[in-house]
Amino acid sequence: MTGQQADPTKLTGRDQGASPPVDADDLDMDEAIALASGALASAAGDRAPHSARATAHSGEAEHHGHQAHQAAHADHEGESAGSREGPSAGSEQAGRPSSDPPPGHTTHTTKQRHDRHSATPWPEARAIAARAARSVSPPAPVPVPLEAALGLVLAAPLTALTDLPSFDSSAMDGWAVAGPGPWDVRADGILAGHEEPEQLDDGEAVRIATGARVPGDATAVVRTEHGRLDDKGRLHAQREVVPGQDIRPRGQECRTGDQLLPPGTLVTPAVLGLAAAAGYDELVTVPRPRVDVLVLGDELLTEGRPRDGLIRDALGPMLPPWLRALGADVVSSRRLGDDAEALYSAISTSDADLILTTGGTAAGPVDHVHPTLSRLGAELLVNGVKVRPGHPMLLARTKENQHLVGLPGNPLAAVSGLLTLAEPLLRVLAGQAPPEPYTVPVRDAVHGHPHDTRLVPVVIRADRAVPLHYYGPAMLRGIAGADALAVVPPGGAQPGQSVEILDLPWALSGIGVCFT
Ligand SMILES: Nc1nc2c(c(=O)[nH]1)N[C@H]1C(S)=C(S)[C@@H](COP(=O)(O)OP(=O)(O)OC[C@H]3O[C@@H](n4cnc5c(N)ncnc54)[C@H](O)[C@@H]3O)O[C@H]1N2
Ligand code: MOO
Repeated sequence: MTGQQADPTKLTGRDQGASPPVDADDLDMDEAIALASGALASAAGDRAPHSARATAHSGEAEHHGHQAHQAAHADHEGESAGSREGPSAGSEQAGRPSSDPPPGHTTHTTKQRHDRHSATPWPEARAIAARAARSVSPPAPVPVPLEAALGLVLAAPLTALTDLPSFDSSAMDGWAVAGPGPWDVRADGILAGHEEPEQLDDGEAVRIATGARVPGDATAVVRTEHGRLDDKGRLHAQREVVPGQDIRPRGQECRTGDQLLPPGTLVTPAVLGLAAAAGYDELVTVPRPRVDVLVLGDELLTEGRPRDGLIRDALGPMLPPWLRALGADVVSSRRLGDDAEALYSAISTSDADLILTTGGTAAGPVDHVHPTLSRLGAELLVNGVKVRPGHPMLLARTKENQHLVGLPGNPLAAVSGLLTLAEPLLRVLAGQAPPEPYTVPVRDAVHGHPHDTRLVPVVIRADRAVPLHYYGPAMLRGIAGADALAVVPPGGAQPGQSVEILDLPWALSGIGVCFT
Protein backbone atom coordinates (compact mmCIF):
# COMPACT_ATOMS: atom_id res chain seq x y z
CA MET A 1 0.00 0.00 0.00
CA THR A 2 1.22 3.43 -0.87
CA GLY A 3 2.34 5.81 1.79
CA GLN A 4 0.81 3.97 4.74
CA GLN A 5 2.96 4.55 7.77
CA ALA A 6 1.16 3.04 10.71
CA ASP A 7 0.29 -0.62 10.64
CA PRO A 8 -3.40 -0.81 11.49
CA THR A 9 -3.15 -4.54 12.16
CA LYS A 10 -1.05 -3.76 15.23
CA LEU A 11 -3.07 -2.99 18.32
CA THR A 12 -1.82 -0.49 20.79
CA GLY A 13 -2.52 0.60 24.32
CA ARG A 14 -5.48 -0.81 26.09
CA ASP A 15 -6.80 -2.48 22.96
CA GLN A 16 -3.85 -4.86 22.95
CA GLY A 17 -5.08 -8.39 22.94
CA ALA A 18 -8.74 -7.48 22.64
CA SER A 19 -10.61 -9.63 20.18
CA PRO A 20 -12.23 -7.75 17.33
CA PRO A 21 -15.39 -6.02 18.43
CA VAL A 22 -18.38 -8.11 17.57
CA ASP A 23 -20.23 -6.54 14.72
CA ALA A 24 -23.62 -5.08 15.38
CA ASP A 25 -25.11 -7.34 12.79
CA ASP A 26 -23.45 -10.63 13.59
CA LEU A 27 -26.76 -12.31 14.05
CA ASP A 28 -29.89 -11.93 12.11
CA MET A 29 -33.14 -11.45 13.91
CA ASP A 30 -34.15 -15.12 13.72
CA GLU A 31 -30.98 -16.20 15.45
CA ALA A 32 -31.38 -13.50 18.08
CA ILE A 33 -34.85 -14.78 18.83
CA ALA A 34 -33.56 -18.32 19.09
CA LEU A 35 -30.90 -17.13 21.51
CA ALA A 36 -33.44 -15.22 23.53
CA SER A 37 -35.64 -18.29 23.80
CA GLY A 38 -32.72 -20.40 24.94
CA ALA A 39 -32.69 -22.61 21.86
CA LEU A 40 -29.05 -21.75 21.25
CA ALA A 41 -28.13 -21.61 24.90
CA SER A 42 -25.04 -23.75 24.50
CA ALA A 43 -23.80 -21.72 21.55
CA ALA A 44 -24.37 -18.60 23.57
CA GLY A 45 -21.98 -19.87 26.23
CA ASP A 46 -18.89 -19.00 24.23
CA ARG A 47 -20.56 -16.10 22.47
CA ALA A 48 -21.51 -13.99 25.42
CA PRO A 49 -21.84 -10.81 23.37
CA HIS A 50 -24.47 -12.47 21.23
CA SER A 51 -26.56 -13.60 24.14
CA ALA A 52 -26.24 -10.08 25.44
CA ARG A 53 -27.70 -8.89 22.17
CA ALA A 54 -30.66 -11.17 22.47
CA THR A 55 -31.51 -9.47 25.74
CA ALA A 56 -30.61 -6.02 24.54
CA HIS A 57 -34.21 -4.90 24.77
CA SER A 58 -34.11 -5.41 28.52
CA GLY A 59 -31.32 -2.88 28.73
CA GLU A 60 -28.71 -5.38 29.90
CA ALA A 61 -26.54 -5.30 26.86
CA GLU A 62 -24.85 -2.02 27.62
CA HIS A 63 -23.45 -3.52 30.83
CA HIS A 64 -22.12 -6.77 29.39
CA GLY A 65 -18.64 -7.50 28.14
CA HIS A 66 -15.65 -5.23 28.43
CA GLN A 67 -13.48 -2.87 26.46
CA ALA A 68 -14.18 -2.89 22.76
CA HIS A 69 -17.06 -5.28 23.14
CA GLN A 70 -19.02 -2.69 24.95
CA ALA A 71 -19.07 -0.38 21.98
CA ALA A 72 -20.25 -3.24 19.84
CA HIS A 73 -23.06 -4.03 22.25
CA ALA A 74 -24.31 -0.54 21.96
CA ASP A 75 -24.44 -1.10 18.21
CA HIS A 76 -26.13 -4.39 18.67
CA GLU A 77 -28.82 -2.79 20.64
CA GLY A 78 -29.03 0.05 18.20
CA GLU A 79 -29.51 -2.36 15.38
CA SER A 80 -32.23 -4.41 16.96
CA ALA A 81 -33.98 -1.49 18.55
CA GLY A 82 -33.80 0.99 15.69
CA SER A 83 -31.42 3.87 16.00
CA ARG A 84 -34.01 6.48 16.86
CA GLU A 85 -36.63 4.35 18.56
CA GLY A 86 -36.96 4.01 22.29
CA PRO A 87 -36.44 0.90 24.35
CA SER A 88 -40.02 -0.25 24.10
CA ALA A 89 -39.94 -0.15 20.32
CA GLY A 90 -36.72 -2.11 20.61
CA SER A 91 -38.32 -4.79 22.67
CA GLU A 92 -41.05 -5.12 20.10
CA GLN A 93 -38.46 -5.60 17.42
CA ALA A 94 -36.26 -7.98 19.31
CA GLY A 95 -39.16 -10.33 19.85
CA ARG A 96 -40.20 -10.86 16.25
CA PRO A 97 -38.65 -11.53 12.87
CA SER A 98 -37.80 -8.37 10.97
CA SER A 99 -40.38 -9.32 8.33
CA ASP A 100 -43.22 -8.96 10.80
CA PRO A 101 -44.72 -5.51 11.18
CA PRO A 102 -44.17 -4.09 14.65
CA PRO A 103 -47.41 -3.01 16.28
CA GLY A 104 -48.42 0.53 15.49
CA HIS A 105 -46.76 0.62 12.07
CA THR A 106 -49.00 1.28 9.12
CA THR A 107 -49.17 -1.17 6.28
CA HIS A 108 -47.58 1.52 4.10
CA THR A 109 -44.53 1.65 6.34
CA THR A 110 -44.39 -2.11 6.58
CA LYS A 111 -44.28 -2.46 2.81
CA GLN A 112 -41.44 0.01 2.62
CA ARG A 113 -39.33 -1.84 5.08
CA HIS A 114 -36.62 -4.05 3.87
CA ASP A 115 -36.55 -7.55 5.29
CA ARG A 116 -34.28 -10.48 4.78
CA HIS A 117 -36.73 -12.26 2.51
CA SER A 118 -37.18 -9.41 0.05
CA ALA A 119 -33.55 -8.32 0.19
CA THR A 120 -31.42 -8.82 -2.89
CA PRO A 121 -28.32 -11.03 -2.70
CA TRP A 122 -25.16 -8.93 -2.77
CA PRO A 123 -23.77 -9.99 -6.18
CA GLU A 124 -27.19 -9.53 -7.77
CA ALA A 125 -27.58 -6.07 -6.21
CA ARG A 126 -24.34 -4.98 -7.87
CA ALA A 127 -25.46 -6.43 -11.20
CA ILE A 128 -28.81 -4.61 -10.93
CA ALA A 129 -27.02 -1.33 -10.25
CA ALA A 130 -24.79 -1.78 -13.31
CA ARG A 131 -27.79 -2.77 -15.43
CA ALA A 132 -29.75 0.27 -14.24
CA ALA A 133 -26.94 2.51 -15.46
CA ARG A 134 -26.88 0.73 -18.83
CA SER A 135 -30.58 1.51 -19.25
CA VAL A 136 -29.79 5.24 -19.22
CA SER A 137 -29.36 7.04 -22.56
CA PRO A 138 -25.64 7.60 -22.97
CA PRO A 139 -24.61 11.26 -22.66
CA ALA A 140 -22.97 13.07 -25.57
CA PRO A 141 -19.18 12.78 -25.40
CA VAL A 142 -17.37 16.00 -24.58
CA PRO A 143 -14.02 17.28 -25.85
CA VAL A 144 -11.83 18.25 -22.91
CA PRO A 145 -8.40 19.95 -22.96
CA LEU A 146 -5.64 17.54 -22.01
CA GLU A 147 -4.99 19.33 -18.73
CA ALA A 148 -8.59 18.69 -17.62
CA ALA A 149 -8.90 15.11 -18.82
CA LEU A 150 -7.12 13.20 -16.04
CA GLY A 151 -9.46 10.64 -14.47
CA LEU A 152 -12.00 10.78 -17.30
CA VAL A 153 -12.66 7.95 -19.71
CA LEU A 154 -12.06 8.03 -23.48
CA ALA A 155 -15.35 8.12 -25.37
CA ALA A 156 -13.62 7.42 -28.68
CA PRO A 157 -10.52 5.44 -29.65
CA LEU A 158 -7.26 7.32 -29.32
CA THR A 159 -6.05 7.20 -32.91
CA ALA A 160 -2.56 8.35 -33.83
CA LEU A 161 -2.67 11.74 -35.54
CA THR A 162 0.93 11.26 -36.68
CA ASP A 163 3.59 8.63 -37.22
CA LEU A 164 5.65 8.11 -34.08
CA PRO A 165 8.45 8.94 -34.29
CA SER A 166 7.36 11.37 -36.97
CA PHE A 167 10.85 11.36 -38.55
CA ASP A 168 13.94 9.10 -38.46
CA SER A 169 15.73 10.21 -35.32
CA SER A 170 18.87 9.49 -33.39
CA ALA A 171 18.49 7.41 -30.24
CA MET A 172 21.88 8.55 -28.92
CA ASP A 173 24.29 11.46 -28.77
CA GLY A 174 27.16 10.76 -31.19
CA TRP A 175 27.68 10.88 -34.94
CA ALA A 176 25.38 9.98 -37.81
CA VAL A 177 27.54 8.08 -40.28
CA ALA A 178 27.12 6.98 -43.88
CA GLY A 179 28.78 3.81 -45.18
CA PRO A 180 31.83 2.18 -43.64
CA GLY A 181 34.33 4.26 -41.61
CA PRO A 182 36.57 5.96 -40.96
CA TRP A 183 34.49 9.06 -41.71
CA ASP A 184 35.18 12.70 -42.45
CA VAL A 185 33.30 14.76 -39.91
CA ARG A 186 31.34 17.76 -41.12
CA ALA A 187 31.82 21.04 -39.37
CA ASP A 188 28.18 21.61 -38.32
CA GLY A 189 26.29 19.39 -35.90
CA ILE A 190 22.57 18.55 -35.75
CA LEU A 191 20.50 19.23 -32.67
CA ALA A 192 16.99 18.04 -31.77
CA GLY A 193 14.36 20.36 -33.22
CA HIS A 194 16.48 21.42 -36.15
CA GLU A 195 15.16 21.45 -39.67
CA GLU A 196 15.89 18.63 -42.08
CA PRO A 197 19.70 18.16 -42.24
CA GLU A 198 21.67 17.84 -45.44
CA GLN A 199 22.18 14.41 -46.98
CA LEU A 200 25.35 12.55 -46.00
CA ASP A 201 27.62 11.04 -48.60
CA ASP A 202 29.34 7.70 -48.02
CA GLY A 203 32.37 8.22 -45.78
CA GLU A 204 30.87 11.26 -44.07
CA ALA A 205 29.76 11.75 -40.46
CA VAL A 206 28.03 14.56 -38.61
CA ARG A 207 27.70 15.27 -34.87
CA ILE A 208 24.16 14.49 -33.78
CA ALA A 209 22.15 14.85 -30.56
CA THR A 210 19.60 12.42 -29.18
CA GLY A 211 16.22 13.07 -30.79
CA ALA A 212 17.65 15.02 -33.74
CA ARG A 213 16.69 14.18 -37.31
CA VAL A 214 19.02 11.70 -38.92
CA PRO A 215 20.19 12.90 -42.36
CA GLY A 216 19.06 10.95 -45.41
CA ASP A 217 21.54 8.23 -46.41
CA ALA A 218 22.88 7.90 -42.84
CA THR A 219 23.36 4.19 -42.17
CA ALA A 220 23.94 4.23 -38.40
CA VAL A 221 24.64 6.35 -35.36
CA VAL A 222 27.90 5.87 -33.52
CA ARG A 223 27.63 6.76 -29.84
CA THR A 224 29.99 9.41 -28.47
CA GLU A 225 31.65 6.87 -26.19
CA HIS A 226 32.22 4.42 -29.09
CA GLY A 227 33.97 6.85 -31.46
CA ARG A 228 37.44 8.39 -31.56
CA LEU A 229 38.72 11.29 -33.61
CA ASP A 230 42.26 10.97 -35.01
CA ASP A 231 44.66 13.89 -35.35
CA LYS A 232 43.26 14.62 -38.82
CA GLY A 233 39.78 14.92 -37.37
CA ARG A 234 38.54 11.64 -38.88
CA LEU A 235 36.10 9.48 -36.92
CA HIS A 236 36.94 5.86 -36.11
CA ALA A 237 34.42 3.45 -34.60
CA GLN A 238 35.77 1.48 -31.69
CA ARG A 239 33.08 -1.16 -32.01
CA GLU A 240 31.48 -2.95 -34.89
CA VAL A 241 28.87 -0.73 -36.51
CA VAL A 242 25.64 -2.54 -37.27
CA PRO A 243 23.57 -0.90 -40.04
CA GLY A 244 20.62 0.99 -38.56
CA GLN A 245 22.03 1.02 -35.05
CA ASP A 246 20.70 3.72 -32.76
CA ILE A 247 18.42 5.11 -35.45
CA ARG A 248 14.73 5.23 -34.52
CA PRO A 249 12.94 4.85 -37.80
CA ARG A 250 9.86 6.94 -38.52
CA GLY A 251 6.66 5.05 -37.53
CA GLN A 252 8.48 2.59 -35.26
CA GLU A 253 5.83 3.06 -32.54
CA CYS A 254 2.78 3.78 -34.70
CA ARG A 255 1.57 4.98 -38.06
CA THR A 256 -0.98 7.76 -38.54
CA GLY A 257 -4.46 6.27 -38.02
CA ASP A 258 -3.34 3.36 -35.81
CA GLN A 259 -5.58 2.83 -32.76
CA LEU A 260 -3.40 3.47 -29.74
CA LEU A 261 -6.07 2.97 -27.06
CA PRO A 262 -9.67 1.77 -27.15
CA PRO A 263 -12.69 3.73 -25.95
CA GLY A 264 -13.31 3.14 -22.26
CA THR A 265 -9.66 3.70 -21.34
CA LEU A 266 -9.18 5.65 -18.13
CA VAL A 267 -7.15 8.78 -18.76
CA THR A 268 -4.07 8.35 -16.59
CA PRO A 269 -0.96 10.53 -16.60
CA ALA A 270 0.59 8.06 -19.07
CA VAL A 271 -2.42 8.38 -21.38
CA LEU A 272 -2.06 12.17 -21.26
CA GLY A 273 1.58 11.78 -22.28
CA LEU A 274 0.80 9.42 -25.14
CA ALA A 275 -2.04 11.63 -26.36
CA ALA A 276 0.22 14.66 -26.41
CA ALA A 277 2.96 12.73 -28.21
CA ALA A 278 0.40 11.56 -30.78
CA GLY A 279 -0.69 15.11 -31.52
CA TYR A 280 -3.75 15.71 -29.33
CA ASP A 281 -4.69 19.00 -27.66
CA GLU A 282 -7.98 17.69 -26.32
CA LEU A 283 -9.58 14.33 -25.73
CA VAL A 284 -13.12 13.19 -26.40
CA THR A 285 -14.33 11.84 -23.09
CA VAL A 286 -17.40 10.50 -21.35
CA PRO A 287 -18.77 13.28 -19.14
CA ARG A 288 -18.54 12.55 -15.45
CA PRO A 289 -21.89 11.43 -14.06
CA ARG A 290 -23.35 14.25 -11.99
CA VAL A 291 -24.20 13.46 -8.39
CA ASP A 292 -26.23 15.33 -5.78
CA VAL A 293 -25.43 14.25 -2.22
CA LEU A 294 -28.18 14.74 0.38
CA VAL A 295 -27.10 14.17 3.97
CA LEU A 296 -30.08 13.55 6.25
CA GLY A 297 -30.25 13.72 10.03
CA ASP A 298 -31.07 16.43 12.57
CA GLU A 299 -28.45 15.02 14.92
CA LEU A 300 -25.47 16.03 12.81
CA LEU A 301 -22.90 18.69 13.61
CA THR A 302 -20.48 20.07 11.03
CA GLU A 303 -17.81 21.18 13.47
CA GLY A 304 -16.47 20.67 16.95
CA ARG A 305 -16.85 17.71 19.23
CA PRO A 306 -19.98 15.63 19.65
CA ARG A 307 -22.16 17.12 22.39
CA ASP A 308 -25.63 16.90 23.88
CA GLY A 309 -26.51 13.75 21.93
CA LEU A 310 -25.43 15.36 18.67
CA ILE A 311 -22.70 13.73 16.58
CA ARG A 312 -20.37 14.87 13.84
CA ASP A 313 -21.45 14.35 10.26
CA ALA A 314 -18.90 11.79 9.05
CA LEU A 315 -20.45 11.30 5.63
CA GLY A 316 -20.51 14.90 4.39
CA PRO A 317 -16.68 15.08 4.38
CA MET A 318 -16.22 11.48 3.21
CA LEU A 319 -18.56 10.96 0.31
CA PRO A 320 -17.77 13.76 -2.19
CA PRO A 321 -14.06 12.93 -2.56
CA TRP A 322 -14.85 9.22 -2.62
CA LEU A 323 -17.42 9.82 -5.36
CA ARG A 324 -14.91 11.86 -7.35
CA ALA A 325 -12.50 8.95 -7.06
CA LEU A 326 -15.21 6.79 -8.61
CA GLY A 327 -15.41 9.14 -11.58
CA ALA A 328 -18.33 11.32 -10.49
CA ASP A 329 -18.81 15.07 -10.57
CA VAL A 330 -20.33 16.03 -7.23
CA VAL A 331 -22.58 18.90 -8.20
CA SER A 332 -23.83 19.55 -4.70
CA SER A 333 -23.57 18.15 -1.20
CA ARG A 334 -26.26 19.41 1.14
CA ARG A 335 -27.43 18.67 4.65
CA LEU A 336 -31.19 18.50 4.88
CA GLY A 337 -31.82 17.43 8.47
CA ASP A 338 -34.80 15.16 8.95
CA ASP A 339 -37.20 17.22 6.89
CA ALA A 340 -39.48 15.21 4.62
CA GLU A 341 -40.54 18.27 2.61
CA ALA A 342 -36.96 19.38 2.04
CA LEU A 343 -36.08 15.87 0.91
CA TYR A 344 -39.04 15.73 -1.47
CA SER A 345 -38.16 19.09 -2.91
CA ALA A 346 -34.43 18.27 -3.25
CA ILE A 347 -35.13 15.02 -5.08
CA SER A 348 -37.88 16.33 -7.31
CA THR A 349 -35.86 19.36 -8.44
CA SER A 350 -32.55 17.53 -8.93
CA ASP A 351 -31.30 17.09 -12.48
CA ALA A 352 -28.31 14.97 -11.42
CA ASP A 353 -27.72 11.54 -12.91
CA LEU A 354 -27.51 10.10 -9.42
CA ILE A 355 -28.90 11.32 -6.13
CA LEU A 356 -27.17 9.89 -3.11
CA THR A 357 -28.96 10.14 0.23
CA THR A 358 -27.47 9.18 3.57
CA GLY A 359 -29.53 8.02 6.52
CA GLY A 360 -33.26 7.72 6.81
CA THR A 361 -33.45 4.35 5.02
CA ALA A 362 -34.81 2.38 7.97
CA ALA A 363 -38.24 2.48 9.55
CA GLY A 364 -37.71 5.03 12.31
CA PRO A 365 -40.10 7.92 12.87
CA VAL A 366 -37.94 10.34 10.91
CA ASP A 367 -36.70 7.93 8.24
CA HIS A 368 -38.17 9.72 5.25
CA VAL A 369 -36.46 8.08 2.29
CA HIS A 370 -38.99 5.34 1.55
CA PRO A 371 -42.09 7.50 2.03
CA THR A 372 -40.57 10.21 -0.16
CA LEU A 373 -39.72 7.77 -2.94
CA SER A 374 -43.21 6.43 -2.73
CA ARG A 375 -44.63 9.96 -2.94
CA LEU A 376 -42.46 10.62 -6.00
CA GLY A 377 -43.68 7.44 -7.67
CA ALA A 378 -40.08 6.19 -7.89
CA GLU A 379 -39.44 2.60 -8.90
CA LEU A 380 -37.54 0.63 -6.26
CA LEU A 381 -34.99 -1.55 -8.05
CA VAL A 382 -33.23 -2.78 -4.91
CA ASN A 383 -34.90 -2.59 -1.53
CA GLY A 384 -32.41 -3.96 0.95
CA VAL A 385 -29.37 -6.11 0.21
CA LYS A 386 -28.18 -9.29 1.89
CA VAL A 387 -24.99 -7.65 3.04
CA ARG A 388 -23.63 -6.56 6.43
CA PRO A 389 -23.23 -3.84 7.23
CA GLY A 390 -25.62 -1.78 5.20
CA HIS A 391 -28.53 -4.08 4.53
CA PRO A 392 -31.19 -1.31 4.42
CA MET A 393 -29.49 0.28 1.36
CA LEU A 394 -31.69 0.86 -1.66
CA LEU A 395 -31.63 1.78 -5.33
CA ALA A 396 -34.52 3.52 -7.07
CA ARG A 397 -35.22 4.97 -10.48
CA THR A 398 -36.58 8.42 -9.67
CA LYS A 399 -37.22 9.49 -13.27
CA GLU A 400 -35.96 8.77 -16.75
CA ASN A 401 -32.18 8.76 -16.72
CA GLN A 402 -32.00 9.45 -12.98
CA HIS A 403 -31.36 7.08 -10.09
CA LEU A 404 -31.19 7.40 -6.35
CA VAL A 405 -29.01 5.34 -4.04
CA GLY A 406 -30.11 5.45 -0.43
CA LEU A 407 -27.15 4.80 1.86
CA PRO A 408 -27.87 3.79 5.46
CA GLY A 409 -26.79 6.35 8.01
CA ASN A 410 -24.34 4.21 9.96
CA PRO A 411 -21.04 5.31 8.40
CA LEU A 412 -19.55 1.89 7.54
CA ALA A 413 -22.99 0.80 6.34
CA ALA A 414 -22.90 3.86 4.06
CA VAL A 415 -19.51 2.74 2.68
CA SER A 416 -21.01 -0.67 2.04
CA GLY A 417 -23.88 0.92 0.12
CA LEU A 418 -21.48 3.12 -1.79
CA LEU A 419 -19.43 0.13 -2.98
CA THR A 420 -22.40 -2.18 -3.51
CA LEU A 421 -24.79 0.10 -5.41
CA ALA A 422 -23.21 3.46 -6.23
CA GLU A 423 -19.86 2.20 -7.53
CA PRO A 424 -21.19 -0.23 -10.18
CA LEU A 425 -23.73 2.35 -11.31
CA LEU A 426 -21.20 5.17 -11.53
CA ARG A 427 -18.65 3.01 -13.31
CA VAL A 428 -21.08 2.30 -16.11
CA LEU A 429 -22.26 5.92 -16.29
CA ALA A 430 -18.64 7.08 -16.36
CA GLY A 431 -17.86 4.63 -19.17
CA GLN A 432 -15.38 2.64 -17.10
CA ALA A 433 -14.94 -1.08 -17.46
CA PRO A 434 -15.56 -2.96 -14.21
CA PRO A 435 -12.33 -3.96 -12.49
CA GLU A 436 -11.33 -7.57 -13.01
CA PRO A 437 -12.52 -9.39 -9.87
CA TYR A 438 -9.73 -11.01 -7.89
CA THR A 439 -9.39 -12.99 -4.72
CA VAL A 440 -6.83 -13.10 -1.93
CA PRO A 441 -6.61 -15.68 0.88
CA VAL A 442 -7.49 -14.35 4.31
CA ARG A 443 -4.77 -14.65 6.92
CA ASP A 444 -7.12 -15.07 9.86
CA ALA A 445 -10.56 -16.57 10.27
CA VAL A 446 -13.29 -14.03 9.51
CA HIS A 447 -16.58 -14.19 11.29
CA GLY A 448 -19.45 -14.33 8.82
CA HIS A 449 -23.13 -13.58 8.91
CA PRO A 450 -25.32 -16.69 8.82
CA HIS A 451 -27.15 -15.67 5.64
CA ASP A 452 -25.64 -12.50 4.27
CA THR A 453 -22.41 -11.41 2.65
CA ARG A 454 -20.17 -9.39 4.93
CA LEU A 455 -17.78 -6.65 3.83
CA VAL A 456 -14.76 -6.47 6.13
CA PRO A 457 -11.96 -3.88 5.99
CA VAL A 458 -8.60 -5.54 5.39
CA VAL A 459 -4.99 -4.65 4.73
CA ILE A 460 -3.03 -6.72 2.22
CA ARG A 461 0.19 -8.04 3.74
CA ALA A 462 2.40 -10.64 2.04
CA ASP A 463 -0.41 -11.66 -0.33
CA ARG A 464 -2.80 -12.24 2.53
CA ALA A 465 -5.86 -10.20 3.48
CA VAL A 466 -5.59 -9.32 7.14
CA PRO A 467 -8.97 -8.45 8.63
CA LEU A 468 -8.97 -5.27 10.67
CA HIS A 469 -10.72 -4.68 13.95
CA TYR A 470 -13.41 -2.06 14.41
CA TYR A 471 -15.66 -3.02 11.57
CA GLY A 472 -18.96 -2.36 13.34
CA PRO A 473 -21.52 -0.54 11.15
CA ALA A 474 -21.11 2.74 13.04
CA MET A 475 -17.29 2.59 12.97
CA LEU A 476 -14.86 4.05 10.48
CA ARG A 477 -11.75 3.16 12.45
CA GLY A 478 -11.16 -0.08 10.54
CA ILE A 479 -11.84 1.21 7.04
CA ALA A 480 -9.73 4.33 7.61
CA GLY A 481 -6.60 2.15 7.85
CA ALA A 482 -7.66 -0.37 5.21
CA ASP A 483 -6.43 -1.15 1.70
CA ALA A 484 -9.60 -2.91 0.65
CA LEU A 485 -12.79 -4.61 1.72
CA ALA A 486 -12.93 -8.39 1.78
CA VAL A 487 -16.17 -9.93 0.56
CA VAL A 488 -16.84 -12.60 3.18
CA PRO A 489 -19.46 -15.16 2.15
CA PRO A 490 -22.32 -16.19 4.43
CA GLY A 491 -20.88 -18.42 7.17
CA GLY A 492 -17.50 -16.68 7.23
CA ALA A 493 -14.05 -17.58 5.95
CA GLN A 494 -11.36 -19.88 7.32
CA PRO A 495 -7.66 -18.93 7.37
CA GLY A 496 -6.27 -19.42 3.87
CA GLN A 497 -9.67 -19.27 2.20
CA SER A 498 -9.71 -16.98 -0.83
CA VAL A 499 -12.20 -14.14 -0.78
CA GLU A 500 -13.02 -11.46 -3.33
CA ILE A 501 -11.32 -8.12 -2.69
CA LEU A 502 -12.80 -4.70 -3.38
CA ASP A 503 -9.94 -2.23 -3.66
CA LEU A 504 -10.31 1.20 -2.16
CA PRO A 505 -9.58 3.73 -4.89
CA TRP A 506 -6.66 5.38 -3.13
CA ALA A 507 -4.89 2.24 -1.92
CA LEU A 508 -3.30 1.46 -5.29
CA SER A 509 -3.15 4.74 -7.13
CA GLY A 510 -2.35 7.19 -4.38
CA ILE A 511 -4.39 10.15 -3.34
CA GLY A 512 -3.08 12.71 -5.83
CA VAL A 513 -4.00 10.69 -8.88
CA CYS A 514 -7.47 9.56 -8.03
CA PHE A 515 -8.98 12.69 -6.52
CA THR A 516 -8.42 15.17 -9.29
N1 LIG B 1 -36.43 -1.13 13.11
C1 LIG B 1 -35.29 -1.18 12.44
N2 LIG B 1 -34.36 -0.31 12.76
C2 LIG B 1 -33.20 -0.34 12.11
C3 LIG B 1 -32.95 -1.29 11.11
C4 LIG B 1 -33.96 -2.19 10.78
O1 LIG B 1 -33.82 -3.06 9.91
N3 LIG B 1 -35.13 -2.09 11.49
N4 LIG B 1 -31.74 -1.32 10.50
C5 LIG B 1 -30.64 -0.76 11.24
C6 LIG B 1 -29.52 -0.63 10.37
S1 LIG B 1 -28.75 -2.05 9.93
C7 LIG B 1 -29.05 0.54 9.96
S2 LIG B 1 -27.64 0.68 9.05
C8 LIG B 1 -29.71 1.78 10.27
C9 LIG B 1 -30.00 2.53 9.00
O2 LIG B 1 -30.69 3.59 9.40
P1 LIG B 1 -30.98 4.83 8.53
O3 LIG B 1 -30.47 4.69 7.16
O4 LIG B 1 -32.41 5.14 8.69
O5 LIG B 1 -30.06 5.89 9.21
P2 LIG B 1 -30.33 6.79 10.46
O6 LIG B 1 -31.31 6.19 11.35
O7 LIG B 1 -30.59 8.14 9.94
O8 LIG B 1 -28.92 6.73 11.13
C10 LIG B 1 -28.38 5.53 11.60
C11 LIG B 1 -27.19 5.87 12.50
O9 LIG B 1 -26.22 6.51 11.76
C12 LIG B 1 -25.93 7.79 12.27
N5 LIG B 1 -25.70 8.70 11.17
C13 LIG B 1 -26.59 9.09 10.25
N6 LIG B 1 -26.03 9.94 9.39
C14 LIG B 1 -24.77 10.11 9.78
C15 LIG B 1 -23.69 10.89 9.30
N7 LIG B 1 -23.83 11.68 8.22
N8 LIG B 1 -22.51 10.83 9.95
C16 LIG B 1 -22.38 10.04 11.05
N9 LIG B 1 -23.35 9.26 11.55
C17 LIG B 1 -24.54 9.31 10.93
C18 LIG B 1 -27.16 8.17 13.04
O10 LIG B 1 -26.93 9.14 14.00
C19 LIG B 1 -27.56 6.84 13.61
O11 LIG B 1 -26.78 6.55 14.72
O12 LIG B 1 -30.96 1.56 10.89
C20 LIG B 1 -30.95 0.57 11.88
N10 LIG B 1 -32.24 0.57 12.45
O1 MOO C 1 -26.02 -2.76 10.68
MO1 MOO C 1 -26.62 -1.82 9.39
O2 MOO C 1 -26.39 -3.29 8.53
O3 MOO C 1 -25.51 -0.84 10.06
O4 MOO C 1 -26.28 -1.29 7.95
